[in-house]
Amino acid sequence: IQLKVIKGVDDDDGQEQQVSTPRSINPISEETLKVLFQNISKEFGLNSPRISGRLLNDKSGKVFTLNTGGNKNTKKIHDMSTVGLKVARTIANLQGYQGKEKSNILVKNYRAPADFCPYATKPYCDFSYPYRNSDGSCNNKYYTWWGMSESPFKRILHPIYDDGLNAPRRRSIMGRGLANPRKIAMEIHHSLDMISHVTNMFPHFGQFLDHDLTLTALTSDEDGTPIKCFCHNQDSDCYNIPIPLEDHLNKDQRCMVTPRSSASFKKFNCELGHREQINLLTHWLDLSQTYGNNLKANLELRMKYGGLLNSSVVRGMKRDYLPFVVDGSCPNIPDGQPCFKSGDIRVNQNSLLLSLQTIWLREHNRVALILHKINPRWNDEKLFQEARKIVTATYQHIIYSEWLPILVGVKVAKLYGLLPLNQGYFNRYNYKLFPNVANEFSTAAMRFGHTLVRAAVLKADQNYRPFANSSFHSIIFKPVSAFQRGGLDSYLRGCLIEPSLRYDANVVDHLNHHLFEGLNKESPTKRFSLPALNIHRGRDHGLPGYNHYRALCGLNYARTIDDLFNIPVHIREKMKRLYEHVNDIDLFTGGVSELPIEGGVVGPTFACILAKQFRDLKFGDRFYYENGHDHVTRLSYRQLDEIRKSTFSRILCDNTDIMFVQRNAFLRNNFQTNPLISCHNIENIDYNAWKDLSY
Ligand code: HEM
Repeated sequence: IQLKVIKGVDDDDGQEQQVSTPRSINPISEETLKVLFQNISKEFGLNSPRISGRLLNDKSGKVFTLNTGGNKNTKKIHDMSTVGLKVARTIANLQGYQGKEKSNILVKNYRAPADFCPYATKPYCDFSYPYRNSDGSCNNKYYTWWGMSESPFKRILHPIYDDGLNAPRRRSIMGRGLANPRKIAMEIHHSLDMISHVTNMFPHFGQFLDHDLTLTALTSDEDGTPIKCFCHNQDSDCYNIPIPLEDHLNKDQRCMVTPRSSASFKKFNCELGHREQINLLTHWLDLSQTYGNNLKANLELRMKYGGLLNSSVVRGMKRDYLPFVVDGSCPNIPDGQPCFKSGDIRVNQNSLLLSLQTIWLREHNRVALILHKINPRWNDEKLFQEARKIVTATYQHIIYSEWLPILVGVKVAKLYGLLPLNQGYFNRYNYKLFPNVANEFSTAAMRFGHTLVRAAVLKADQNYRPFANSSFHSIIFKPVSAFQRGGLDSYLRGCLIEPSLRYDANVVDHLNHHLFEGLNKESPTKRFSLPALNIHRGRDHGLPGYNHYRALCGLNYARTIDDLFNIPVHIREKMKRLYEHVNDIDLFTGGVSELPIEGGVVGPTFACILAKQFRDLKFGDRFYYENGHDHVTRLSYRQLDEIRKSTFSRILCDNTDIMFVQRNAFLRNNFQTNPLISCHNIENIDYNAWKDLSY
């Protein structure tokens, strides 16, 4: 299979371009457009208590939801964008277009008037500031909002919504309804535990990394909690998964309630067009899961002394933990038990993720302390920002040198220019590259990790002797596990010796049949199905079918399901029973059903989507650690050489009591190619390269 380097529809397309005169026969004047916005927003009730506060929703009780929802700002973006979508539909109808993609193209030439554009103000920037902004803004000097938190995702392919603009993809291209996502999850994504060549650290680092990049806002109330959906309600922002008849495990519920993802205009200039979704996080690889996604969050996480991040000291424990918090972000923890805080709200979701979040906090504080010793005259701000810059550079180096070549294979990594250089600066920074995370990445490809997660996780002692095997369910939202027998180190050691499950369509029962079971007795949903959610979310976002991406990536454009030569026959047979047409196959399902690419973990279609995203995040990031383009922000030659020594095994050695580890922590240890070695033999960074000679 020969993959090709792909471009997306949102790449290089003049993001801030002036809107040209509509090409339609009867263009709508600005005056008429304004009146349309005014009338429709009145009709919709924008700013009225009903819409703003959703008084129709019952607010009693705390209901456990999938993620945090959104906030006041995403609620405003959602409401205004919903008006924008209604105006777009009206214009398309006025011009006689009922069709799908056509509506999208037609309305592209109109913009929401300033009063109706939630993104009207662009970030103010000071380009002499040498560090990243916490909210990701001002990275690109021309398009200052690019990569900013609470901004829209981009698209690799134009979406296919049922009405061309907004309605979830519910229909087969043959006209009838698509198969129920839960049914597909039961038939194609049932469990089958086959192990892979990577360690369990590989997918869990992937989840940690994802929490730097994506958190899709859900439709929320003013207070940021997702709107309450019930199986019977008609709210157009509730898009529930009905339980199919044959689902005997879920006889006690009628549906899995799922608010739609929050709506947004697709660009900051509020040009009309399809419904886009909002990323609550900065789109960059900037360790925002540790440092927060805006200045306020960042300041709350900082100790404001010595450049340190807040941490908690626990009696009897040698090392720091994340700060404790009592804010209800851990569902159902008994009184008195701690719950942890970090830059990403999902930190407590499982004990492996919590372990990784903890060691990156420790790494920051470790580096800040070293810098303080080397540069005693630096103040808190300087120490904090320099430590953040170093730790983020280390993290990016680990991703591009160790993790990605395993994920997509060295060949694809080379094709997409992902591998770091051995020396010197990278000089291919491209300010025209729109770096934002692609919807296809967050809603399908990066979810590949769901198929690698094991049903149980091993705990191992100092000598890597396993001493417990906890079911995955028992480590979900169990922050107290940080202090129980062997603590976080034992989970990390377990991850280093156990292989993950293989990349295939199979997902373990805990995620497929029992996700978040028993976490909230008041919720109308007793349990979720993660693969069903992935499929459903893809339809909510109007992701085109898998076949379109396959073709884009250089595979064959299949005419029938039998043409999908790199999907095992037994899965194709199931697909034939579930999907009427090959173009109906959902991107998540098609992607994870592919056989892995040579030398990589994932199949070729996901390899291509993932590689493209990491390419955009490298070539489009002014602060990418190897970038020599910017004299204000770049590392010195000597510092860069030091950062290039970073490995994930070194991070583990420095921030846990692990004494020996395989050289590449993402691959299983092997006497010849990846031997276990003492931490003493793993190269260290010499931080004297940061000695400030100006004092
Ligand atoms: C360890 C167990 C895991 C659990 C319980 C879990 C659970 C979830 C849930 C509930 C969602 C939201 C689904 C939705 O409503 O659309 C989600 C989204 C996601 N997950 Fe996982 N996940 C796990 C592991 C992973 C791993 C290992 C990866 C990647 C290597 C991953 C990548 C993602 C991504 C990219 C999203 C979309 C995030 C967003 O944009 O909101 N997850 N996961």
